[in-house]
Amino acid sequence: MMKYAFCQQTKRGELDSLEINHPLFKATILLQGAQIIEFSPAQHDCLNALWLSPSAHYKSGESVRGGIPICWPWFGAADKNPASVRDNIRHPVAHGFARSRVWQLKHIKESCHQVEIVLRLSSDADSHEYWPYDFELEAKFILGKTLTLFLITHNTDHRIVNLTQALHTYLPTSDINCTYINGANNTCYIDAMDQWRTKSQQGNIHFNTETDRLYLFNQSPILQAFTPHHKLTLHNFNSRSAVIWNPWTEKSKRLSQFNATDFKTMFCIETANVLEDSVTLAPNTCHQIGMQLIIES
Ligand SMILES: O=P(O)(O)OC[C@H]1O[C@@H](O)[C@H](O)[C@@H](O)[C@@H]1O
Repeated sequence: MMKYAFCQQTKRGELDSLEINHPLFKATILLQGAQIIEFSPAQHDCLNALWLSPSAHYKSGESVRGGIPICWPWFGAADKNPASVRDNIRHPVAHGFARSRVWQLKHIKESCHQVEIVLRLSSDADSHEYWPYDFELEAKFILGKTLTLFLITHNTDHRIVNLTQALHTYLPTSDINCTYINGANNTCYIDAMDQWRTKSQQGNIHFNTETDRLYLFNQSPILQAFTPHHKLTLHNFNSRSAVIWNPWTEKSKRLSQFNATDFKTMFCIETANVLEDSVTLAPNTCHQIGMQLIIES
């Protein structure tokens, strides 16, 4: 790797990582999965604005529990996807294969205001074992006072491609019981905890039981999470669906890289294209989903 003022390539366990030490923030991005696991703005005492499991392990081929895993080219369980997506999945791993593949560094641009990093994943014989299409995928991180991530899918196949996806953001809280999300009042959601029934959200989203919901919006929403110490604002781009998740007491016991009480200190807001918000891409076209995370005390 070339020499950069703020970025250096190192290792976390078995995984190659980029560590960025910038006057405005510290960050760590794993090349596996193009997964950012730490973003610590200097103006917020260098605390990680992303939740990262205390029992995370850094093993080849296993997505790390925390940060922002990229779920692509399908979200969740293959069989819960629209037929146009589901019918083309050859090997149904949860949340697709992109999160456990090693991405290539495409470029780094540094300035005193921000660092832009682009990682790339291309189709090959191995990806065709999961999914039959040719593609070029780019994850573009723009890091400064805030964290912005774009995921750009280029359809380089000769066929139309259908996909679902999510930027699966894990966020920290000091107390899940005193945490809520604003921005979904009066919207419909599918409740995966109640036989995938459609329901209507009234008021803020609170956490007091296992929560696994797919929200559908008329336009890309702005969602704000209020925790005892922070306000975390998520701007979403080209995404009219969002998944809200907390495993609560029982599921926590079964999750990998997760302690039984970790559910008290985390929750997920996932910027998504799921259900009827799935993506259809003609040959030689591209789609860009994105999110920006703003942290305030
Ligand atoms: O354990 P995984 O594969 O990372 O998935 C974690 C969770 O991810 C969420 O997006 C899903 O809605 C949950 O159902 C799932 O349990």
